[in-house]
Amino acid sequence: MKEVIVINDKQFELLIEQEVIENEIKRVAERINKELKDKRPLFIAVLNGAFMFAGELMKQVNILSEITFVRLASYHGTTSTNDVKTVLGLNESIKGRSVVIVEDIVDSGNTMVSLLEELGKYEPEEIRIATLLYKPAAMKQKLNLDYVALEIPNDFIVGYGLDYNGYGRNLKDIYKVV
Ligand SMILES: O=P(O)(O)OC[C@H]1O[C@H](OP(=O)(O)OP(=O)(O)O)[C@H](O)[C@@H]1O
Ligand code: HPA
Repeated sequence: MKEVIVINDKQFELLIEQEVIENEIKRVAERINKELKDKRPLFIAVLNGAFMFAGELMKQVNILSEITFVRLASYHGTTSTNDVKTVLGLNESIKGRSVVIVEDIVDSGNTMVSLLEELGKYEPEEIRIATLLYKPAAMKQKLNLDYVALEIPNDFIVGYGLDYNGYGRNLKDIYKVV
């Protein structure tokens, strides 16, 4: 029987194990190492959800690069909304730079579209997207996702940085709602 965990009113079952997740992150990092070798990229990780992905990714990135963390808020409970807020905490200048957005998940794509719009205002040379998870069936936007570690079905998930009402971010595997 599959392991089931309970967070508040919901039950979750194992979807993807840590080993699989981290192999896919390694694969993404290897591509970044090749493709951005001489670009001195600035990774911009989006808190809170991306903290675990960003940590693992950066252990595997071996090119000269920087990382910074920003915050936005847009998602409550288990449904996506369009109410994306502004980018907080970006102190670095990104003008003329190669930027890689580091996200835990692209679900409807609404957050990513707002983020691209916001960051685009500061005239970076290029913006690439690295996301741990992508739900193709939930996508409402046209987006070019440069680096996707894992494609997942359209289920609500927790773990590896992702939460249900604030809980579950610390789980080392990814779980889906039952
Ligand atoms: O593609 P979308 O439907 O827009 O959903 C994706 C966004 O939702 C989550 O953020 P959330 O606002 O939950 O913040 P968190 O990272 O602090 O959990 C996630 O980290 C993405 O930023
Ligand atoms: O499936 C999800 N789980 C947790 N947070 C999320 N933010 C967007 N989609 C999700």
